[in-house]
Amino acid sequence: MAHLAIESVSLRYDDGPQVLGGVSLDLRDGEFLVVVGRSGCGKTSLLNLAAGFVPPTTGRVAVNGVAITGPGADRAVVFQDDALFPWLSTAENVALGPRLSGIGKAERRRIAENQLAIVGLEGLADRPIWRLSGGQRQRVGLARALAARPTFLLMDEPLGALDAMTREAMQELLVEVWAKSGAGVLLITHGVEEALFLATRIVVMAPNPGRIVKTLNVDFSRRRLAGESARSIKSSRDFVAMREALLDAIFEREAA
Ligand SMILES: Nc1ncnc2c1ncn2[C@@H]1O[C@H](COP(=O)(O)OP(=O)(O)OP(=O)(O)O)[C@@H](O)[C@H]1O
Repeated sequence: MAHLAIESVSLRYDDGPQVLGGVSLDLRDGEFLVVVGRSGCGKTSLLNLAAGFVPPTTGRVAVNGVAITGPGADRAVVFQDDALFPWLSTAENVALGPRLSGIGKAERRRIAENQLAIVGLEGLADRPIWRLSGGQRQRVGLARALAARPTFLLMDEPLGALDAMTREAMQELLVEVWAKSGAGVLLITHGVEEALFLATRIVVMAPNPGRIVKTLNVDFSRRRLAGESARSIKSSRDFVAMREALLDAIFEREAA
């Protein structure tokens, strides 16, 4: 079983204040871990550590027991800003990773078409990026991440820029893609409902310094995978109760 471990990590940028203090977090394949917390509590910094973009000041990040020294193909990253290349076609954007690993043109095309089908964009392989909607672009970003067959998928507010309806459709897609891929997902969101709908586990962070203050196990995505609609799940009594509990934890309100 693959295992990404953030071990007693603290982080300071240059001479600045301590951004993270003693954070430990495990992510295993097949898990959907969502990180929530008020602005500035260090969520993005935590994801950047897991991606290998920044080194911890103390502690370590390890994959299967081996400390990481930078980014790796085992950990694909999806950003809020889709970070696609406008001069490349949709298929060429998706197959960027395979291209960098020296895979030939015909095979790259096959990989791109497969991944585009998984995210519901079959038939758009040759479309220029600038002719795609925001939701479609985010799907291309996801297809590109999946094309590398990552063990871990790290996502920083991937749906943050989308309108409410597109966002909900994308949440449903994310649950499907996660279940099919078997990857371990680490996702950051400001959306409390989004966190509850997607996660198998939610960690709540608080600031000064950034740390984990609560962990919740959740399984609403199983209901989605069993065919229930997002609307029905999100309006159910147990979902609404969990939402209030999660908001209490984020804003450190006393539970009633
Ligand atoms: N590259 C950097 N250099 C210096 N300070 C940084 C850097 N990146 C983040 N910080 C600081 O670290 C703290 C945590 O930022 P971070 O972006 O990790 O929090 P966040 O919880 O993701 O915030 P938000 O929800 O607003 O995106 C903030 O005070 C921020 O100003």
